[in-house]
Amino acid sequence: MSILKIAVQKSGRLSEKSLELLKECGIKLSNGDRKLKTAAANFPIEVLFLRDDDIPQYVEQGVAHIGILGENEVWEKDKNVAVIENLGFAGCKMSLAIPKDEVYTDITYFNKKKIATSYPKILQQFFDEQQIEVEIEAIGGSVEIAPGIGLADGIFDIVSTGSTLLMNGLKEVAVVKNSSAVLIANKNLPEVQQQILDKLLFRIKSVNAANTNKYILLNAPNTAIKAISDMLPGMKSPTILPLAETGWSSIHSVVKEDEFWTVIDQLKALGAQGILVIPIEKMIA
Ligand SMILES: Nc1ncnc2c1ncn2[C@@H]1O[C@H](COP(=O)(O)OP(=O)(O)OP(=O)(O)O)[C@@H](O)[C@H]1O
Ligand SMILES: O=P(O)(O)OC[C@H]1O[C@H](OP(=O)(O)OP(=O)(O)O)[C@H](O)[C@@H]1O
Ligand SMILES: [Mg+2]
Repeated sequence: MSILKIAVQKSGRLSEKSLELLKECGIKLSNGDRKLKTAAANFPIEVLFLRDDDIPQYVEQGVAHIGILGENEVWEKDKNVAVIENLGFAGCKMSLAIPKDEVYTDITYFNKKKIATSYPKILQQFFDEQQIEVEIEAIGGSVEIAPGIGLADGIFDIVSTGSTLLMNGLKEVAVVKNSSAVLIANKNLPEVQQQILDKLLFRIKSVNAANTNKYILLNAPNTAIKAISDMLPGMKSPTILPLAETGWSSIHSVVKEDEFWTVIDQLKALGAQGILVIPIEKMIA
C-alpha cells in the first residue's frame, strides 16, 4: 500500500504539538474522536495514536514507518531505528536530583547511592561511563516522590521548569542529557514510503525554518548598508530598496529568532530606524 504510517503519542506532552506540526505541513486529518488510527484527506499518510513508549518498537518492526517522540524514549528503548530530524519542541533536561538539604560535592556523591528513575538504561550507561557504582530503582512514574517516601536517595528524571523538583523538596545537581522531540524512521523503508517521507520531511524542514526565523524590515542611512548587509545576510542576500528620502534605504532580510535581540542593538548602533519584525509562514531555501 502506498501510504506512510506515522506513530504519534495518543495523549500527553507531545500529542498536541505533533498534530500541530502535521497541520502546519498542510496535512488535513479528520478529528475522529477516540479513533486510534486516522488517514489524511490530502496526503498519503495514516496516523496511529500510541503510547510514546511503544513507538520505537513499532517503528523498528515497521508496523509504523515513522514516529514522533522524545529523544529520551529513543535512547531508553534503544531500538534499531534512525533519528532523522530534530523537531525543536518538548525540549527538556534529563537530570539527577537529591533532597535540597543534602550537601552535593560532585558526581561521586552518587557512589553506592540508590536512584529512582523511569530511565534505567540511560542512567546505567551514564554511571558506567563515569565508573561509579549505583543502585537503580526502576519505577513507572511519580519519580520525584521516591526520596520523600524512603524509596531512594536521589532521582533521575525529566526536568523542564524545575517546579516538580521544588514542590517535592529536591534540587537538580547534574544534567545528564538534553532531549527534545525527534522524528524517527524504520531503517529499511520500502521505496514508496521513502518517497512520501522525503516529501513530508521537505515540508517539516520548511515549517521549522519558518518557526525559527523572522522577516526583518528596517530603514537605514545608505552609509550603513554594507555593515547591515553583513550582519543580516538573509537567505541569499538582503533586499535593498531606496526610500523617497534621499540618502536612506529600506533593508529586508531574515534573522534567526534566537539571535534577534543581539542583532537589534547592533542595528540601532548603526543608525537603523523603523525596525519591523514579522513572522514567516513557510521558509523554502
Ligand atoms: N516537563 C516537560 N517539559 C518538556 N518536555 C517534557 C516534559 N515532560 C516530558 N516531556 C517530553 O514529552 C514526552 C512525553 O511526556 P509524557 O509525560 O506525556 O509521557 P508519558 O507519560 O510517558 O506518556 P504515555 O502515556 O504516552 O506513555 C517525554 O518523553 C519527554 O520527551
Ligand atoms: O520541571 P517541570 O516543568 O516541573 O517538569 C518535569 C515533570 O514533567 C514530567 O512529568 P509530567 O508533568 O508530564 O507528568 P507524568 O510524570 O505523569 O508524565 C516529568 O516526568 C517531570 O515530573
Ligand atoms: Mg510513556
